Formats: sequence, C-alpha cells, structure tokens
Amino acid sequence: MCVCVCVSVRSCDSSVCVCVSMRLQCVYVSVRATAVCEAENTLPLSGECLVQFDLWDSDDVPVPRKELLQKVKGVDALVCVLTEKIDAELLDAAGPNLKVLSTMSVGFDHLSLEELKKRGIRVGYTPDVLTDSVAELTVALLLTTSRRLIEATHEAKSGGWGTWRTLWLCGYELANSTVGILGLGRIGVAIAERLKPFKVKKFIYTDVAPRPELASLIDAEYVSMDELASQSDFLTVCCALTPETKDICNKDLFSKMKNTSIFINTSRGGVVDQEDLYEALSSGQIAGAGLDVTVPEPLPTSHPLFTLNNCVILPHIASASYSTRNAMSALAANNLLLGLKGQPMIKELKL
Ligand SMILES: O=C(O)C(=O)CO
Repeated sequence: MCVCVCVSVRSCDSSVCVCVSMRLQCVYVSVRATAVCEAENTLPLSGECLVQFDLWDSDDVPVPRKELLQKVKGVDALVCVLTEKIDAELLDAAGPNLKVLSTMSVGFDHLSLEELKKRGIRVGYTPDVLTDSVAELTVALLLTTSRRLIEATHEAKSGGWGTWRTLWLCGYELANSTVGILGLGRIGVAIAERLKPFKVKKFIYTDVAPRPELASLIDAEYVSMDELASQSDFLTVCCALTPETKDICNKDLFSKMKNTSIFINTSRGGVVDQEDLYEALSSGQIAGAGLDVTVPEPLPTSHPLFTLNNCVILPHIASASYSTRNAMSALAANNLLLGLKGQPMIKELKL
C-alpha cells in the first residue's frame, strides 16, 4: 500500500498525531505507505500495517508541481494543504490506487470535487477546529482597519506624530453599528459572538437561503445582497469560494456600500474583484478594507492595493495560531488514517 501527503504539521495530542507531527513538522510532505514497513518514517495504520512517508524537507513550498506529480504515482492516499491544486492532472498522475485525500484546510476550492467523486476518492477536511482562530483574527483585522492602526503606528514611528489634533487618524467604531455577514456559517457566527460585546447594534447576513438556526444564535436578520451592501457599516465576507461566489464582491456591491463602511475578507481572495475593490477604496466609495486573502497569494508587492493607506493586507494568517494549526494537523492526520482503514473520517466531505 502507498500513500502521499503534503501537509504542514506541528506537535499534537494523540499518539498517532504526535508521531505524524514529529515527522511532518512544518513542512510539505510526500508520504509513502507500505504494508508492514520498518523504515524510519512510519505510522501505525492498523495491527498489521504501517504508513511510511517521505518528508518534503524544504522551506521551498508549495511542493514543485513536477516533483509532486512524480511523488504521487501509485499512492493510496494524499494529504494536502490549500496551496496544492488537486485536479485531474494530479489524480491521473497518482493513478487508480488513490482512495483517500485529506486536506489540512476548511476550504476546499483547491480540490476538483467532481474529479475526486468520479474516481471514488474519499475526502477529509478540517472544519470547526479553526473557527476560533479565524474569528479572532477577523476581529483583529476589522479593528486594525477601522481604527487605522497600521497608519497610526507608521505615523508614530516616522515622526508624523505632531500635536494632538481633533480629527487626525479618526476611524469608525463598532458601537451602534450594523455588521453584515456575507455567507453565514460557523465562522460568521463566531465573529458576531466576538463583536457583540463591542455594542454592535444589529447583525444582518445574506446567503443562498436563510439559515435560521445559526442566525438565531446571534440574533441576525436575513437580508438581500443589496440590503447587506447598503446597510452594513462593517461587511465581513465569510462565504466559501465557489463558481457562484467568485468575484461576488464587485463594483456593483461596492457602489451600494456607504462611504463610511469597512470591508473585511478572511475567506478567499477569489470572492473579490480586486480591481473593483481598488477603485472603491481609492475613490472613497468605501472607507477601508482589511484582507487576509488575495489573488494571487502571495500578492506581489507591486500590487496597487499595497499603495493604499486604507487597505490592510495580511498574508493569509487567519488560522495561524499554534493550537489551531496543531488541531488542524491532528485532524488531517486522523482523517487520513481512518480513511485508509476504511472507517468513517472525523470530518469527511459529502461528494
Ligand atoms: O483552512 C483554510 O481553508 C484556510 O484558509 C486556513 O486559514
């Protein structure tokens, strides 16, 4: 039996995952599994079976495509992170042995689900364990953007800090505001729960359909996309990237937003038309934007969005806390091993 894995892992709790994480520490990995293998990089799969893996032992990530296409040949399973495009080309290169895919991410826009389904490959992913971390970072980004913290530290450091001035570096506060959530799921709820103590007046959301159970947790009102745009003082994007949501935040949406509103995206860069966002920010159509995700990633340092004071850009770090990355790696590893054993994964995508 053979397996292939590309994952970033640190130490974690269960014995299986301690074993995985010690071997796969902070690297993208290619893993090979064999029935009864005594090679160094092995994991127990069942009583009579061990998973063996080879490390992608380099900071040079993601795994170069050519190398990955080589490494996956003949494997039974694959663990990946969100930078790996799992498409027909890669699945063809892996061949018919491939039965399990485990992605260390909640997002799965990097996976060709149709191709996976067609080949009968089971897919594990890592929802829930990153909800707190992403929600926390979203709040941090929102406050950083709305209270202009990056500009402020720059001014303080660079001599721009003169006498106290009435309107200098004024921003927008959450108290008495309306917060809009585009795509209400676990993360949107967790963001709202954290924002509520800031005295937000009202939560509104839009989605493909109302989600009354989740909405009731935060007392959020379902509105149309247009109402979301026009009513939100803070609009936070929490939807998955799908063909339907690609570029959904575009000129049309920005043109309906208030000049005083703040746009936040910690989901996927692909949901935003970045040219339209640049236009909205530079023309004053909206007050500011905080982005943890962009297209491409990394965003080239020459990108026009980097020239704007009212745009805060983070390098996709929403889930980057030690405890969350540990939990994600443990879940990805356990999904992989359960899938290999033919058992239900802890978190499996329904294809
Ligand atoms: O898990 C994901 O999909 C992420 O984007 C991690 O931050």
